[in-house]
Amino acid sequence: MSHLFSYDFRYDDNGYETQTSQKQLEVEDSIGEIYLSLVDPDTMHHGGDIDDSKHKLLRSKHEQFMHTALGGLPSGFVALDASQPWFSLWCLNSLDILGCEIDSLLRRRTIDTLTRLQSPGGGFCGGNKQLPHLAGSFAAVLAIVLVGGDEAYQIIDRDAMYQWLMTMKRPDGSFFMHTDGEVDVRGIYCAMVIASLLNIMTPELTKGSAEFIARCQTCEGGIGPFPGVEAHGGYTLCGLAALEILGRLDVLDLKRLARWMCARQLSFEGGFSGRTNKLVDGCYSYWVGGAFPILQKALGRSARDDYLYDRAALQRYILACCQETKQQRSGGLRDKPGKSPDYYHTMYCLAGLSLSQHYVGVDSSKPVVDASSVYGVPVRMMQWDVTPASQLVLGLRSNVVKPVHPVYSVSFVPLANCIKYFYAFPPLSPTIF
Ligand SMILES: CC(C)=CCC/C(C)=C/CC/C(C)=C/COP(=O)(O)OP(=O)(O)O
Ligand SMILES: [Zn+2]
Repeated sequence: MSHLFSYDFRYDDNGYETQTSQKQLEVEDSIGEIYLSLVDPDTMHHGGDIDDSKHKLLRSKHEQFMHTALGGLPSGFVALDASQPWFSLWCLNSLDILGCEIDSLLRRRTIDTLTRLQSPGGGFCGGNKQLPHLAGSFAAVLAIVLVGGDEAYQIIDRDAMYQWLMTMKRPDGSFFMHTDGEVDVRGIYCAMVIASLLNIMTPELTKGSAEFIARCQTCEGGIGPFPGVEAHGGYTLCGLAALEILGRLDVLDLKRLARWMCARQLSFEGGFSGRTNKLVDGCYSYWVGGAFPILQKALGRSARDDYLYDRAALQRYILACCQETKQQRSGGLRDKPGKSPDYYHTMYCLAGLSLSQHYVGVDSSKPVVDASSVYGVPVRMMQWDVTPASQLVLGLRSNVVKPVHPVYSVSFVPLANCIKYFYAFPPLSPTIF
């Protein structure tokens, strides 16, 4: 597969130079240099075709990057002390997406760490002796899903988690991230992911949340953190994924959303930006890229129609611009050229790469559930599947990674195992609390 390299796709400031337009052109310069180096010289007479056949996912370097981190971080990483469940999720999920086994020592250490971080009143803390936090709890539950097995699942106190989530709930359908903390769409997403996985969804927990998310859709079409605030890729994934769990994608203006999401893919870079007039960043490969399969479902489109973005261009950006270069040799993936790789960007670049390689959609032959019933959640969750015929892998065939669920960002088998375990319990009856 080849792609015409052309400076015609560059940003046009229409003669009004600003700090923002300067930064945009600087980023394009650095990316243009990379893409130009990939042009097949024999095609220069007609502008130049990028030779996409040699892109290589540096698997063993990324694995090494994660394993080194898991072996212990130097003191310079002290800020991550408050993000321990996140660190577990970034590392475990990156390894899993790359197809690596999570060995027994790593399992043991993850279970011990997360056991210590569970608050007696429910929920997980980011670090020792901190307040339980919705984002930390989201990451902890997904890390437990990845580790898998009864011993890991059993550490979660479901009843306490439910009671704590109810104390975070606000009358308008939103959630505090922690006691007296900030309120935004992330809270609803984290709560819905946790509750759907642990089989603790009740009408009380979900009441008003879909309506709150609908109020966060802006005039541009994307979803912002709370009503009246600019749309952003991160919050758009949170809002869309939460609505998919709730079975309420109908509350959005889908045409406006589709237009805003399509505008996130930058024509020269190929990667996504998180909002209007902002720079490309590898992590939006998941935050925006992962929203496309959900949009696709909401619009009633199928694998025959493909996603509404250029999958090859995104993979080119991730493989050519988010991995090591001759100047900067190390494993891990990054935001953009010139930035250092980190654990967060490694996981979200890999999850985005996965979702662009595999067509992930809803299998209509699986039973359809009543969208208004919160108890239809596990069926709705597991209706998602991969259509092998629609796979698109740029570069070497060995670049293919495991498919991930667009709503949960982790692969399908650990999710299915977790659902099997937690849905063997009867659903919570709100009256027992
Ligand atoms: C589950 C959970 C906690 C989800 C979080 C989702 C979320 C909000 C992700 C976005 C993170 C991010 C890169 C923010 C940067 O904002 P910026 O203003 O620095 O970047 P920009 O210039 O790209 O807009
Ligand atoms: Zn980023």
